[in-house]
Parts: sequence; C-alpha cells; structure tokens
Amino acid sequence: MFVRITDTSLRDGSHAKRHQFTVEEVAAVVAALDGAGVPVIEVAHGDGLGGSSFAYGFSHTPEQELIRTAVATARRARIAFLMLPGVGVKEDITVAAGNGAQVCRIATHCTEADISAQHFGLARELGLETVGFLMMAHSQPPEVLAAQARIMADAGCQCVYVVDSAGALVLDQVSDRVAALVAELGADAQVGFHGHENLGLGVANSVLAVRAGAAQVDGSARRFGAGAGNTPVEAFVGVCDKLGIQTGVDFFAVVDAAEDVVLPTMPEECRLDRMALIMGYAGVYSSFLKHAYRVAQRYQVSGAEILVRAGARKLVGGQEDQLVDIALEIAAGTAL
Ligand SMILES: C[C@H](O)CC(=O)C(=O)O
Ligand SMILES: [Mn+2]
Repeated sequence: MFVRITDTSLRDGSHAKRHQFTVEEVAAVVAALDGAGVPVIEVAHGDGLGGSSFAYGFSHTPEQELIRTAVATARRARIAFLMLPGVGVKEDITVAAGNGAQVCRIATHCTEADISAQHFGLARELGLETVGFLMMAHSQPPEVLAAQARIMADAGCQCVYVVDSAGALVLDQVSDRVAALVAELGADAQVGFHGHENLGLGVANSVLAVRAGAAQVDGSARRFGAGAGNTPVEAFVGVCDKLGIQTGVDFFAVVDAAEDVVLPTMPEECRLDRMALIMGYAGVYSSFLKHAYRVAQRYQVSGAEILVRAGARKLVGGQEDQLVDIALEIAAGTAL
C-alpha cells in the first residue's frame, strides 16, 4: 500500500504565522522536506492565492514570489498551491503555473463544489495536476460529500480530498466519508484526506483514511497549521512505516527537518489547548483561531465563547467577519 504525502506547513502553517513567511524560510523548509523525500509541498497564503487582504491578513511576501522560491529550491518535490474561488481568481492559477507550480488545489465549502468547475478546467488546460478540497467535511454526511466529489471529478479534478477543516471528524466518521468518495469516484479520481489536530486525532484519522482507500494524505511538519495544527507529517510517516504503508519519505530525515528547520520558523508550537479543543468539539473552521483571539482581545470577551457560538452558527470559511458580530453579542449579554 502506498500513500502520497503533501506537506502543507508552508500553506496551512501560514495561518499560524499570520502569513509572515519569508523567502529564506520557504527556501530552508522546502530544501529540508524535499531532501527527506516529501513528494509534494504546498506553498501559498493560508487562505490560498489572493488571500493576502484586510479580511484574511496581509502576507509578508507575495505568495507568487514564495512559489518561485520553492520551485527553484525543490529538486524532486512537486510544488502545490491552494486557491479558493472568489478569494483568488483564475489569473492567479495561470501565474502560479508560469512560476513553475505543478499541483493546483482548489478548495470550496463541501456543498459548493460547483464553483470549482472553471478552475479545474483551466488548471488541466495548463497541464497542472488537480486536487479538490471539500472543506468542513464534518458538516455533511458521506453521501452528500460523495455527490460533491463527483461534481469536482467531472470538472477535471484528479483527487478529491475530504477536508476536516475543523478537526471535528472522529475515526469512523473519516472512514465512512473516504469510503463513500472511493465508491463514487472509482477509477475516475483518487481520494485524499486533510486532517487537523483539534481533537488530537490527526494521525489516527489519516491512517483510517488510507485504510478506507485514500491515496493522498496531507500533513504538516511539527503540525504547523491552523487550530491545533495539521496531522504531524513526521509522526504519520513513522506510523506508516510501522504499518507497512509506503510513503517514500525518510522518517529520520523528516524528523530532523521538522525539528531543526520547520520549528525555528514557527512563532510558537501549535497547541492542543482550550481554544483548539473547542474548535474540534464545536466544529469550527481551524483558521478562525487567530481571528478569534484578536476579536476576543479587542472586545474583551471570552475567545472560547466566541468559538462555541461560531460552531452553533455553523460558520464557514469566508465568514471571519461574523466573529465580530458574535463578540458584540457576547459583550451585549445576548444569550446563545
Ligand atoms: C483555506 C483553508 O485553510 C483550507 C484548509 O486547509 C482547511 O479547510 O482545512
Ligand atoms: Mn487545513
């Protein structure tokens, strides 16, 4: 059994770093992960191409420059980028392809796959490999996700990911969703899994995804990602070795890369603390974490309560501004 790993430290980790990656950091991380045999490395603003903005946070360095750096550094790894239709535009895909990126990952909320069709079409015309992200996958049952995956595959997506954006999926809930996509897509497209650590299940969930038929799995060195971070790629590689699942990644080299190269770029370790746990428990989009801290501080209300209410409202990516509404409600004493 083989699973292809994509490391997303330089994209999902961008949330945890408030999008402040430098060219030097990207070059160092790509060199280390590529040297360890990680086959795909994702580089972009945390919210994908075009994410650098007042709403999501401005990047330190333009993402296309970071992509060029990654492409120039990698010897074996394919460089991937993420884009959310509406945050980025098709021109961003063309520019990234021109900069040498090879894998185009298009993310939509898990009931909105239809907005990805023209982006997959363009990516395939440009000769890019295509991956689709069905975000907030805990919020829909397997059959709904499978139907959405079909829309992406028919539009030219070569691997549809079950994306546990909130780190809310628990064990069999991953297997069931991945299995439903595998049954729906058959030979038309692969299935992938992207986990978050908010309930401490990134590695276990990812193993179950592979056992249910996932051919691609995401992780981040040192868990560097939104919320409590992503599936720790070095631990996942070690567990795969023990289970006889081939990854092509050198365990000792990726452990060194995580500790010696990725960790120094992190503002702090991604923690499984109160806020992160509440995100997993309440089903809140992991990238809301830093926004919730900021809003809680500004309005002097409980960040934990903001997250509980965000979960109850079933907010989706792009609704970051509603965290302010929630904080004002809490400050006004409005009941949930
Ligand atoms: C834009 C999001 O951060 C994509 C992602 O990694 C997720 O939903 O999880
Ligand atoms: Mn993520």
